[in-house]
Amino acid sequence: MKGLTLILGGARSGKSRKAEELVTALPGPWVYIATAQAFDAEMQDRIRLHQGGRADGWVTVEEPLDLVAALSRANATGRPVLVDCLTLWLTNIILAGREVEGETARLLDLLPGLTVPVALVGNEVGLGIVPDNRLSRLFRDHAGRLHQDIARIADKVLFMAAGLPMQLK
Ligand SMILES: Nc1nc2c(ncn2[C@@H]2O[C@H](COP(=O)(O)OP(=O)(O)OP(=O)(O)O)[C@@H](O)[C@H]2O)c(=O)[nH]1
Repeated sequence: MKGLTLILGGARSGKSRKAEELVTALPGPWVYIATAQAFDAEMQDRIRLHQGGRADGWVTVEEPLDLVAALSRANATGRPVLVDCLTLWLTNIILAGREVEGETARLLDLLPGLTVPVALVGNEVGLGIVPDNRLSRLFRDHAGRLHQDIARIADKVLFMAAGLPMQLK
């Protein structure tokens, strides 16, 4: 893996595992930027499982909001980076009342200048029926636009389904 890789897929499509596989194929240590926040016991369990299953050599950074700052700091270490995931970051931005366009523009400005290999994971949330509430529709549109914008500048884009990668770019 070199440059910027975007890995999309539905829930439990194997996207996180694929991203870890790509990053750990490079010499470690590696930086894992987690954007998830544990709001309930179920999420706490999920996170604990992820942490327990991660190989030695990962340095975990938990950053729900300031992804640009976390990526800049990780870039300065010279270590390959995995961001899991863009979708929760976007959710956190919206829930925090931050301006989505401004935050995503800052991310899109930063990405092309990064010098370390970066894998970004995102949930493909646009394949189901149209959500019946406005916030969910807005969220789906923001996520779709963000994925398009990142895909445009990415070196490689994968779509995961049933644990298998489809190479889109
Ligand atoms: N805060 C925090 N979150 C973590 C950590 N490790 C993993 N996560 C989060 O766990 C989430 C991914 O877990 P799952 O929900 O099991 O993955 P999924 O998207 O359903 O499934 P896959 O498509 O198989 O990846 C990501 O959003 C990560 O941010 C950690 O150490 N700290």
